[in-house]
Amino acid sequence: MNKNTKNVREAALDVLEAIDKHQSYSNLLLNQVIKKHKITGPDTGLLTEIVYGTIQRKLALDYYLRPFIKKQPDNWVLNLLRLSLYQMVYLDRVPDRAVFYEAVEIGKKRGHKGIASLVNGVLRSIQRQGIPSLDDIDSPLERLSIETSHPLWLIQKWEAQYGLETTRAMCEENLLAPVQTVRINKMKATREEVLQMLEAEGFAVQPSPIIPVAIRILKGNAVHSDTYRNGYISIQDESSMAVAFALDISENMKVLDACAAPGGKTGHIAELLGGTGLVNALDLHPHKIKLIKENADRLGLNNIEAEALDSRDASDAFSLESFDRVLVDAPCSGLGVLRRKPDIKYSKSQNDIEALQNIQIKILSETAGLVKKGGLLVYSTCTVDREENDGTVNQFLEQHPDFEPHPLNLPLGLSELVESGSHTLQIFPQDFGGDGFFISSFKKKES
Ligand SMILES: C[S@@+](CC[C@H](N)C(=O)[O-])C[C@H]1O[C@@H](n2cnc3c(N)ncnc32)[C@H](O)[C@@H]1O
Repeated sequence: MNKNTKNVREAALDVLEAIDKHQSYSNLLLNQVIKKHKITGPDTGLLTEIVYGTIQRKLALDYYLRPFIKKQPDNWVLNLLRLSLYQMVYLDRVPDRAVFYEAVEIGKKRGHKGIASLVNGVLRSIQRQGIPSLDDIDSPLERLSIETSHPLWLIQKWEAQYGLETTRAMCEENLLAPVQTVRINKMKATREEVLQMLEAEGFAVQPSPIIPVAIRILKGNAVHSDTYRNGYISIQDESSMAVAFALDISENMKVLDACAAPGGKTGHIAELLGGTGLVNALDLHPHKIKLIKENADRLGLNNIEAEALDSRDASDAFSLESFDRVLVDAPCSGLGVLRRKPDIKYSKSQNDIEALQNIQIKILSETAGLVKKGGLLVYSTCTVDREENDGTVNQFLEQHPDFEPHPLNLPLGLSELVESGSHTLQIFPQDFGGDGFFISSFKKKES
């Protein structure tokens, strides 16, 4: 066994504990722990798999553990049991004896002999008796909740919004790891040229059938490539790439990106402008502006100006009707990206959704005044929640009779998903393996 394997399980426990304590995002914490413990090579993959898998499957793991735990243990012990059981149930390549050994060692090191023996006892009993059957759960929604580890309130909400079949497909897809996709920087090279560069660097790649500037990375992490470092590509999900197309950009336009950090869509807009015009990129958080600037520098884009500003006050900084296009890629619940940030499904509540909708409407209302007559306002989110999507859009249109729904301009690869002439599109993760995203478009009336 690799001498670092123990560190991997301990590091996994650290990440799970930190997520519970600080309510921080799993992807950020995981990167911090990988750096801190200098975890490299295949251990990075195992750590990522254990952390994400344990969070993804938390409700199922708790259901399986419940009959074997007499008294609620400390949180760290519960997390140790969860991550150990995750390996036993879902990771074929890890032998049970290795799982028992590591769990007992961690139990001793972090607690005492009694904890080690409790952990050992629970895991060995489950190995002997098998995990409890889900057939004992009568209600189909409760069963789906446990089976796919999504809180019941979310399952109930989605079932009411989209029906059981779509909800099931979405929940199952949310358990799978997404394929990495990259956007080519068309200012520097064609997709064919970038495919060749990545292949020459040893990546298994495929052109996206959905987005003309996208490439799917079937093996490897493109963030470690020279192609990335030299600004030929950006790491971006295909659904997210669709948003900039909806802006229907042409050269020399002035574009406001009202919620821009870390700058994924800002870069795409600047590329679609072909280096002409200007993108004003705003974000509420000053520390995130650095990310937009670094991104623009790496991509060699000079038509981006980034500044920290609350978009709800945008008209203090910009003249009314001064932008051809405005993008509001709004703060949202993120329920479309649960494959990447699985902890969100347990941390968000209905109250959060209501508060977010409030902010979304305020940002839209403020930035609407900055759109030129005949110009477009595009609203997007990475959620599948109807209140934040159609709900926000309908409220905005009711309150702003100077805007009208505008048919979405999208790449042909998405045409099957969007009703002809429609001004909104809801993308589900199960549609083509992209993130759950919502895109809508409005035009400011000429008079
Ligand atoms: C969905 S993310 C944007 C992602 C970005 N458009 C991209 O493609 O990389 C939403 C962003 O809105 C920012 N934000 C939240 N409230 C804001 C506000 N009132 N004004 C400006 N930005 C805000 C957040 O800091 C966050 O970076």
